[in-house]
This record gives sequence, C-alpha cells and structure tokens, in this order.
Amino acid sequence: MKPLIEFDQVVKTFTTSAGPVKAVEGVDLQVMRGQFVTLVGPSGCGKSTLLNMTAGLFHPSSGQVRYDGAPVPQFNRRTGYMTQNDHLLPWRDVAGNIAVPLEIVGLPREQIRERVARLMEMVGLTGFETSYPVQLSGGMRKRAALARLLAYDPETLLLDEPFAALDAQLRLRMQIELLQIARRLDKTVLFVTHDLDEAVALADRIVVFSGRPGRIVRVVESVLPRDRDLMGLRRSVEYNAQTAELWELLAPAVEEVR
Ligand SMILES: Nc1ncnc2c1ncn2[C@@H]1O[C@H](COP(=O)(O)OP(=O)(O)OP(=O)(O)O)[C@@H](O)[C@H]1O
Repeated sequence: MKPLIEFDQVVKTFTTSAGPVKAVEGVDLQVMRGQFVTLVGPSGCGKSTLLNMTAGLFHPSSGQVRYDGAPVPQFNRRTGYMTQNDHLLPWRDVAGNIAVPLEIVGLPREQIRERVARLMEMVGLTGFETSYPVQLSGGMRKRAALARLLAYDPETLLLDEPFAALDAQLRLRMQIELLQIARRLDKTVLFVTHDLDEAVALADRIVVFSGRPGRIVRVVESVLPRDRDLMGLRRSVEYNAQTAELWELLAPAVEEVR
C-alpha cells in the first residue's frame, strides 16, 4: 500500500529578525490512508510546521513532503485544517457557518440545507441551527467548527490542538465523536496535541518529537484496538502502560526545554 502523506528528510528553517530558526530536521514519516496519527513533543518542536507543510502553506527548506505520491502543491485542497481557534463567523448562525464551504462551491440551496442538516446531526448540534457562535458553549463551537471542516469533505484532517481549550469532560466527548466520525468517513488524520493521554487515546500511531529542531524520537504503534472504548480507557492496563512509556520518552526533551 502506498502512503498518502510522506515526509522525506524534511528540514524547515525560518528566517527571522533574530536569525535563522531551524524548526524541524531530518523528518522521515509515512502516513497511510485512513490512519489516525498523533504528533507529540515539547513546545516549539515544529509540530504545527509539519501540518502547515502538509497543507501546502509553505514548503520545506530541504527534503520533500509528498501527498498521494506527488510533492504537496501550494494549498493542498485535499486537506482541511482546524486549529485551537475555531474561526467561526460571528455574524452568521451555526447553519450559516457550516454552509460556507458549500456556498463557495456553488451547491444549490436545497442541497446545502440537506448537507448542513446531516453534518449538524453528525456532530450532535441538531436544534442549534439558528444560534449564533456567541450563544454557544466552547464544546458546541468546536462541534460547529468540525462540521464546517467536514463540509469541505477533505480527505485528510489536519487538527492542531483542536480541543486544548476544553475542560476534561467536554474534551472526552469531542474525542469520542471525532474518532467515530474519522472512522465512519475513513478520514486520514494528523492530530497535534500536548496531551499524552489524548495522543494515546486517539492514535493508530503516535509520533514523538524531540525539542527544537524537532526530530522524530520514536514512532509508536498503538497497543489499543481500532475499535476502542474511550470512556473505559482509564481502566485499561495497556493504555496506562503506553502512556507511561511515552512520558519516559518525552522526559529528556522536556528537561532540555526547561
Ligand atoms: N512563520 C514562521 N516564521 C518564523 N518562525 C516560525 C514560523 N512558524 C514557526 N516558526 C518557529 O518554528 C518553531 C516551531 O514552531 P511550531 O509552531 O511548528 O512548533 P509547535 O511544536 O507546533 O509548537 P507549540 O506546541 O508551542 O504549538 C518555533 O520556534 C516557531 O517560533
């Protein structure tokens, strides 16, 4: 099977007023179609930079990022991006926000209405069509942003700490929903997080980075079954052992940053 996303000896150096900043170095990684891959590592190790390069927002300084066998084009339209900030339009209601991508591609009104209703149901927002972002809780805003992202129907979801601002319970609910949706729609996911528990809970593979310049320290295959019960994970011996193993791996990098 061919990988969907490939990082081949990727180096990215930024030019800043304080001089060059090497964000990542020697990154070799292959992501298969349909895989859920989490990226963890200390702050500033270039995790977002890797997502940006997958989205085609900028290119590596050396090495190559390939998508479906070809170098990533400028603006990779087969990917959809979601960051900590949900970027909902405050002057549009929830249905109006989710409809934006469908309006851009010129879908007829009736089809937009149907697609929006389906997406709202998928993320558990039915009944809030006419609410405005300011009236929503943090979790509901994330759901709306996720539905809008799915409206683009991207093959790959690039998620940069999407749930970092949520409290523990809401985060768990969003994780459960995201995992279900990703599996059901067969999405490929690159998910950046600082939270090791989250990284292990969601991933098929966990990629651990060193401090800046970010290098891959280890790629860990999940010990959990693909079909997993996120609610019951805390009681899973395998889950706790894998999380502890990752803490050990990350400890030197955390020390370095300190
Ligand atoms: N556009 C840019 N111009 C200059 N420097 C940048 C740019 N983007 C990222 N950097 C620098 O590259 C390094 C890696 O940044 P990046 O945001 O990819 O790290 P990260 O691992 O996602 O960090 P965090 O976990 O804190 O979000 C940082 O030192 C950052 O300041």
